[in-house]
Amino acid sequence: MCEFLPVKSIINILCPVSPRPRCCRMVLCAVRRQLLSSSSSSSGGAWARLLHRHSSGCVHTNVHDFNQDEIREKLQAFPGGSVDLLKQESGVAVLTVNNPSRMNAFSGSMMVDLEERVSQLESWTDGKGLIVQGAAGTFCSGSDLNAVRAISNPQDGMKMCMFMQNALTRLLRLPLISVALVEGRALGGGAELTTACDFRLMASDSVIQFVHKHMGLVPGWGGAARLVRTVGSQNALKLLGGARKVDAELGLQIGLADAVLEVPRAEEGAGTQLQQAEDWLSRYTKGPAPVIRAVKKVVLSGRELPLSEALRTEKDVFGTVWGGPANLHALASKSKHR
Ligand SMILES: CCC(=O)SCCNC(=O)CCNC(=O)[C@H](O)C(C)(C)COP(=O)(O)OP(=O)(O)OC[C@H]1O[C@@H](n2cnc3c(N)ncnc32)[C@H](O)[C@@H]1OP(=O)(O)O
Repeated sequence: MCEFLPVKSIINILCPVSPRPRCCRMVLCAVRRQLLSSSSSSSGGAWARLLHRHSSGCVHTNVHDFNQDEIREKLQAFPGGSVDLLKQESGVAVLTVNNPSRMNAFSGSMMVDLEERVSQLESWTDGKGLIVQGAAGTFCSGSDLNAVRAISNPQDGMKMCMFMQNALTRLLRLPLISVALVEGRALGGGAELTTACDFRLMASDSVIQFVHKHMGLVPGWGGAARLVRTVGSQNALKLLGGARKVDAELGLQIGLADAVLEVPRAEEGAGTQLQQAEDWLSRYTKGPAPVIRAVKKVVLSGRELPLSEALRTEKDVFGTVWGGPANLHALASKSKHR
């Protein structure tokens, strides 16, 4: 129970009345102390527990009737395309959604591929950054409508939804600074995928559109929850309620896009959009991997955890870099920050 609920919520469940009787307050104080000490004494504290949840399948592991292996097997029955991973010496990996004949729509086997690639990235200890892109100049047109039609019964739809929520939650929680490189269209689940990255870079002619309403749906891959955190509830309501097309200009205006990429013009020597994305990301991934990964961890815990847990995690992560090679080197070189 304590692994999934903040201590405050547990206390409220144990005694919901307010003001609490004195005898109740004393017992609850003891419970609170016990919960807090058990959560901070485990190896690595809150971050370790957060990671443990990831590696064990994260958000839906305890849901009745959710069996990862069973849903993996079902999804494999809808093949086509692939999700490819290129880990580079620079510490920046490129993840490519690759199904160009269907505008990079996610087949069932690609969902399984995605989860496997995320597992590979979780164990890539030298990694610092990640670029998520679509093949052949377009991002992703969401789930493969052929597969959707075939698994339109509610039970299988829910399982697919939980499988993708897990995969995308783990993607966002990677200790890598991630960027979605949006070229062409990011529709439906493709739009949701962009929100599972820390940043979004949009090509000047690209569009992100949560088309779910037109499909009689709402996002189910965690895209609505992440969208609200990125652009606020007012903007999220407009984008979802109106299935509104977000071009690069609107994207910048509402904070969905972090930068707009130039259309590459060979004669002017502008790099490809992937090159531009790598250049953009390099300002955040320059430096030693342990420090970059620590930056992502403290920001992630600040974003996801209640303040008291986030502060504890920050302390734990601080302990991993304090007195480390990069810290000692900086101290020895008497660096100035002019
Ligand atoms: C999680 C919830 C979801 O994601 S629900 C899925 C939401 N996505 C959609 O509804 C996208 C539907 N597709 C479209 O609107 C258009 O195909 C878009 C992407 C705008 C591209 O248009 P256009 O440039 O004219 O190309 P096109 O329609 O000829 O498409 C090329 C081929 O790709 C296919 N395609 C496209 N999207 C999907 C998809 N999501 N699932 C399966 N197939 C898809 C098209 O059917 C077309 O195939 P074909 O050449 O006719 O065999």
